[in-house]
Amino acid sequence: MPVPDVFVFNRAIIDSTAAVASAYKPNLAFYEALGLPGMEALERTVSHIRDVAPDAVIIGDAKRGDIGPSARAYAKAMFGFWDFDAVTVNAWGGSDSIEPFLEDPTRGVFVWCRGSNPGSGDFQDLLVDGKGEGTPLYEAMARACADWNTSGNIGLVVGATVPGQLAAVRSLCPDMPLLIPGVGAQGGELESAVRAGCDSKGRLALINSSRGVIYASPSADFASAASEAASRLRDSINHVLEQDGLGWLSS
Ligand SMILES: O=c1ccn([C@@H]2O[C@H](COP(=O)(O)O)[C@@H](O)[C@H]2O)c(=O)[nH]1
Repeated sequence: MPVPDVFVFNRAIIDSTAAVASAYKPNLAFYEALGLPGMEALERTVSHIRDVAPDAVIIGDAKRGDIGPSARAYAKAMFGFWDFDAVTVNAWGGSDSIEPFLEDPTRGVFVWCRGSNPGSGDFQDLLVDGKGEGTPLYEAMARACADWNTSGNIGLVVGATVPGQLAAVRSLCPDMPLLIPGVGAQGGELESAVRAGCDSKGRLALINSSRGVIYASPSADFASAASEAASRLRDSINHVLEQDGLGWLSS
């Protein structure tokens, strides 16, 4: 897609989903890959979301992670420059590598905990404590994040494609928001993601579908198809919650 068309495409998607979407999660990789015009498209996209969907949470998906001074510059970019409400980070570098992101308690920080991709278990499922049965690394990450969460602004990214791990993280972190990618194009099952990922009240799970919504149709009707896909996703989530007596209408 020619770069100037990226914002035009995004604008149509945002306009058609604004009434349905609770959050937008631009992934910075796709904009950085376009160079400076990509940065401009992202800036206009964020600004358009603020205009037409002022209550939507904007999550800058960049999975930044580095030693302290570099992490501080990343945090400044993500919150000071881009003004995202929340970001994704990679906490492989430990507590000090995410500290700069946590300083403003009004901004959310989703730590990548257990991925949705096929190789995510290569390291994240390794047993790390060496005692008895061991603790999978992703569980150690979830426990550490619960300890670091003194300002209440940490959430975890856990894939919908791994409902067992998702349920384990939910039970370790009953009060933490979970960002759950992997339904739609990656084939994760929605019903199990809702049941495993929501808290006991049917809340605190942000279920993400990107390609499943924005590329719902390859044709000129792409915006209305996106609106329908987003509405279907919302209705399907609510249907599972209603079945379990946890829906908005039941509570
Ligand atoms: O484990 C992870 C972590 C991040 N993602 C990101 O979420 C979206 C998913 O896009 P779909 O098109 O719905 O598959 C994408 O930005 C990924 O980078 C993830 O999928 N899994």
